[in-house]
Amino acid sequence: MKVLITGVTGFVGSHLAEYLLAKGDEVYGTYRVRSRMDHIQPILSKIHLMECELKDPVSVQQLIEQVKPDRIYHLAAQSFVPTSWNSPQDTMVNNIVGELNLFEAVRKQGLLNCRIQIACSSEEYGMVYPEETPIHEENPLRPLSPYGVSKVAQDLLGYQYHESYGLHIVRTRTFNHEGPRRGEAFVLSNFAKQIGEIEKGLKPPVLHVGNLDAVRDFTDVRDVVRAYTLALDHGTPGEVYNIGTGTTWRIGDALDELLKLTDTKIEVRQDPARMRPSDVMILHCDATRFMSKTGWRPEVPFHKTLQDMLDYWRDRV
Ligand SMILES: C[C@H]1O[C@H](OP(=O)(O)OP(=O)(O)OC[C@H]2O[C@@H](n3cnc4c(=O)[nH]c(N)nc43)[C@H](O)[C@@H]2O)[C@@H](O)[C@@H](O)C1=O
Repeated sequence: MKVLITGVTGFVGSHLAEYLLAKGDEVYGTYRVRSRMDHIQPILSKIHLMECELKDPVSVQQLIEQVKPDRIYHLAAQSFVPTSWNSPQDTMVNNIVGELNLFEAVRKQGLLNCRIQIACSSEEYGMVYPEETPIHEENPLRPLSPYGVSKVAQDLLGYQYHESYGLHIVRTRTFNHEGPRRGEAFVLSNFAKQIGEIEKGLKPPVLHVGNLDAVRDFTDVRDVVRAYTLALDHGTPGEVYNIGTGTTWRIGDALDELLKLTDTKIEVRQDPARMRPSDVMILHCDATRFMSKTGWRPEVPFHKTLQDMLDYWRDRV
């Protein structure tokens, strides 16, 4: 099968490419001139890399015309929530216009059999009241960041292009995911990197943190990429599915688990610069719909995710 991954050079994209190669798929992936290639270095010779600027409709149309994929995993996005306050317009254009260009290109090529997964997010739920957890797909969307708003738009655009033009689009609202290669800005990867640096004496034994009271549902990235392929194997076109484990961690408690993996004595200190204008306090997933439809279950234990992330950073700092 001919598969296209937008954002193949990224955290999830690189894991997905490895998974699909192992299944025997022919993998195409988009990159931009400034993309870092280190995540996909080991598989560079096995995939077809296509330069594409998703914000440019001409670039996307040429890509789709050339590849004519059977499946598209649309992962490319500006995905860091704090950046979306700094540059909200850039987040909107990257995430919304990029997807719009992709759908238009597929539509204009008449690829009605091409199955498209779009990476939506639990951030769309935003403000969630305690009695609304665990969160199911019918929960109101009350995004609390420009990023969350951009993902609501991506999500609804997916619904609309399915309804209006019959494109085979499956929307996945994935809760937090972590694992080796996770960008250093994201919470657990950031903490793991700081521990690695402290262990090597590269920085004083003080670990800087933001809001430790937020609660998140963490899935390992390797379970997430398996979920994405199942979404296209078995998901109903036009439908939306939550993906997460159903187990939550207070960020402070997850940090304590990470700290148990080091012998170094570390002080934890709050850094006001790491606090957000508004933080989503609880994201607890109800993935019943997705599990019943696809049979997916998370397999990688949280402690393995933490250990693998810490080892990843220990090798790199
Ligand atoms: C599903 C969703 O998941 C991710 O969004 P996120 O939840 O904002 O992820 P994060 O890792 O930046 O923060 C998680 C929580 O941890 C708190 N926190 C405390 N201390 C630090 C800290 O020092 N750094 C960071 N980054 N966060 C901190 C922070 O305030 C927040 O409450 C993205 O993949 C996004 O693309 C996405 O779709």
